[in-house]
Amino acid sequence: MRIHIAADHAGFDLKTALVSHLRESGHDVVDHGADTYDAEDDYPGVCIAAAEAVVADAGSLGIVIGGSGNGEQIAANKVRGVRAALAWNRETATLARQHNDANVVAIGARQHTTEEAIALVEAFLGEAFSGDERHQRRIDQVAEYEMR
Ligand SMILES: O=C(CO)[C@H](O)[C@H](O)COP(=O)(O)O
Repeated sequence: MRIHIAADHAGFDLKTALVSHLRESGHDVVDHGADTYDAEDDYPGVCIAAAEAVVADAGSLGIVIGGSGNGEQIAANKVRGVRAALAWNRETATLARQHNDANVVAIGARQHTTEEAIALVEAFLGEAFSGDERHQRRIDQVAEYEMR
């Protein structure tokens, strides 16, 4: 699977660990930055770049990482076609796929150990959208609003 990933300084080390881990697992990972650690950098640009890449690349998924993941999720969700979910435990990671068909997961690197965060990402990537009519109906309602 192709995965578009981005992080600011707060998520930089986790991004580095995830890129290695996901590539070793056979995924095609595209790193949208930050390219170097800069304690003063800003998350919107890299998160929006990763989110735009997900929309342009059918079947791909995205990962945006910051200290809390909140701003990263907010930035990604500004991109039309993105459904970004903040995953903070295994259930929110899997429900993001099952119920919301989320195509981007946001992770708060300061909220988890590296191992916990990797497990959240794996839970997200390993789950599929249920396809249940009620969930699709709700997703369509959000999409309809987004297009107005
Ligand atoms: O999580 C984030 C946004 O939601 C950022 O990573 C966080 O706000 C960065 O904080 P600081 O500049 O104090 O290191």
